[in-house]
Amino acid sequence: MQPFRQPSSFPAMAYQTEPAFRHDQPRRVGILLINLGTPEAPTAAALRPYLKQFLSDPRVVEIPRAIWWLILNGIILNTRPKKSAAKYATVWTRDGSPLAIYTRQQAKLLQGYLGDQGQPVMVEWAMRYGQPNVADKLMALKAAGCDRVLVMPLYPQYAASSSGSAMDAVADAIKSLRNPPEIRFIKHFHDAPAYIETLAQRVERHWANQGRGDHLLMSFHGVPRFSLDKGDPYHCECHKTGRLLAERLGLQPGQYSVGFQSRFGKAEWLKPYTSDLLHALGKKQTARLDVICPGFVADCLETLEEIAMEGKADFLAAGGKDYRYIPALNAEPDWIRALAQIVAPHLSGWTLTPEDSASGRARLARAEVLGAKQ
Ligand SMILES: C=CC1=C(C)c2cc3[nH]c(cc4nc(cc5[nH]c(cc1n2)c(C)c5CCC(=O)O)C(CCC(=O)O)=C4C)c(C)c3C=C
Ligand SMILES: [Fe+2]
Ligand SMILES: [Fe+2]
Repeated sequence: MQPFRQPSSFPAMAYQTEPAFRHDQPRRVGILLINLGTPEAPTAAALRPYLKQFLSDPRVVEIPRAIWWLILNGIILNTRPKKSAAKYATVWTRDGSPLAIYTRQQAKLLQGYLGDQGQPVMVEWAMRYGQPNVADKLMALKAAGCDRVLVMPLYPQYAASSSGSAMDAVADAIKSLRNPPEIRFIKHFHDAPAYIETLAQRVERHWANQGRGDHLLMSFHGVPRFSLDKGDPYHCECHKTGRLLAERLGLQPGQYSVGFQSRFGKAEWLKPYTSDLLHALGKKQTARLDVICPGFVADCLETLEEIAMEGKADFLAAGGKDYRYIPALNAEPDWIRALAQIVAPHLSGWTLTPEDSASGRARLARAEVLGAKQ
């Protein structure tokens, strides 16, 4: 008999031994929150492997591989790590990178909140690039008995380069599993009422504390312009978030703007660029400018350094007076409650039976004892 030959497209390391779902273990539902990733330290040595993995992702840089390999390894990885490390150093905390800190807290608090609501799910978090990685966390969920996993990329607006790539990481991880969990994805939540409401309340709280600004700038991470022409919904989703937030706050056109930040490389990116808007608003001598980054649910390099620090300097240099950055949703209780509301419909049909949790099993056992007595 001919031995079975794998088609050449099969991954070389496919089908290792993996933890089995055990019959004496409760079947559980897992939630995997995925954010972008961050270096291990604010140093050039730590930035290099992080940027290499990130910028080698064909979802992120869509240039023919051979050409890009030369540019990345010949130029970018020799210059950018040092410059980026200096920027990371300005936002780094004693506990590490803000993005990792907030993402970890969001997962922990969401698990606690859902548990209190009688939804005994296991919540884990992973990073698309760097650590903790998606494959390890999926395996951990499986080992804990999660035969159903809801994956939530922590980007409200879908972009192929962010959420699409997080989906790729999950697909790659389950490629090598013999018996993968059932998987669902939250593609986006750019118009989820709970998300819009939380953003609006943050702006209102900021206005209550510091007075209403003269203009609200909503700055989203940019992507190359060609991705819009090729069908990426990101641009439209950012504008929908912007419109819904403005409507909820009662802002008229002219009282707010939507811009795109963090341009990378020489190509045209989505416009208007946040840097141009800041310059124009500064030149108009806007007295009080409020700035929010609705596309980031956790503060990170792009909000804390590029917007809160660099953006402020640019606005003031152009003639603006008062620049007020409104922090991201981070790990505050209102956002955790909103996250629970956003995930809830996606858990539909995945019955969280009492067997799903230890306390549920105890309740069931008590009910059986009481039932037997009646
Ligand atoms: C909001 C979602 C994001 C999209 C879409 C996105 C697209 C995108 N990003 C780059 C290049 C870089 N981004 C970097 C940092 C960074 N990007 C996001 C989110 C999105 N990126 C976040 C949350 C962060 C911060 C990470 C942190 O550790 O705090 C960086 C690294 C920093 C630097 O060297 O400047 C790069 C590079 C591209 C090319 C792209 C779409 C094509
Ligand atoms: Fe980015
Ligand atoms: Fe940036």
